[in-house]
Amino acid sequence: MAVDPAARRADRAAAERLVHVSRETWARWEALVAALDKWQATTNLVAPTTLATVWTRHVADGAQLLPLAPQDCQTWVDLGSGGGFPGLVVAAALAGRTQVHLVESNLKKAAFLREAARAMDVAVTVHAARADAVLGSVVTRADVVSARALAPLADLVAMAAPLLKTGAVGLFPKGAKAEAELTAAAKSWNINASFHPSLTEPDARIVRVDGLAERRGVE
Ligand SMILES: C[S@@+](CC[C@H](N)C(=O)[O-])C[C@H]1O[C@@H](n2cnc3c(N)ncnc32)[C@H](O)[C@@H]1O
Repeated sequence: MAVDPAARRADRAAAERLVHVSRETWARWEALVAALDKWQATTNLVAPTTLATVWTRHVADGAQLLPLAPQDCQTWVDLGSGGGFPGLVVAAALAGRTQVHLVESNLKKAAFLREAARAMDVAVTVHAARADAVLGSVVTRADVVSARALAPLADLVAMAAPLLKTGAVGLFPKGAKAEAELTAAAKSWNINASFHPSLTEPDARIVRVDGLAERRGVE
């Protein structure tokens, strides 16, 4: 699907108004978008209709998680990273400071994540596996666990529980049904969660989880 260069330029300018990061980070994001454009011809990494607005829909959308993370974040784990959102976006901004793990079960997408990270000159660890095969065994602790468009919140917190129960902050971009998803998740878990407005989508929210424990008496 050919992208209109003028639409792409206008969207990039819109993203620059939303996100303020170093020139080096923008350069790494340029490399990410170039890799995405190359691979998207053969691998469905993002919805084709969102390619013209990749800068706001995907890059700025991922970058808006950064101010919600603890400042001294040493380890960030992104689940179901797909085309690198938000995992590679945050890895570019935190390069040299934070160890970023990307967990992606689709082998082709995991190969993309490795190639894109190389092109961006960003060191990340890509786990080509399901989250349940990695969390609590290969990766046992983190400061942040994120996931976008992977699963409803109840399933997400269950998946991320090994990290959330040991002190990780959860950052989960969600749509207009964020509150209903939290209500459903709270049937099985004691969750300390807060909602944060999305910069990129008016109805969307980011759910930040600051504590998770099993509810007593719940299977
Ligand atoms: C809808 S895509 C979202 C991709 C990306 N996070 C985004 O927002 O653009 C969900 C991704 O999660 C991956 N996935 C699904 N279940 C998974 C699991 N249990 N562990 C790791 N990855 C998973 C899929 O292969 C897919 O790439």
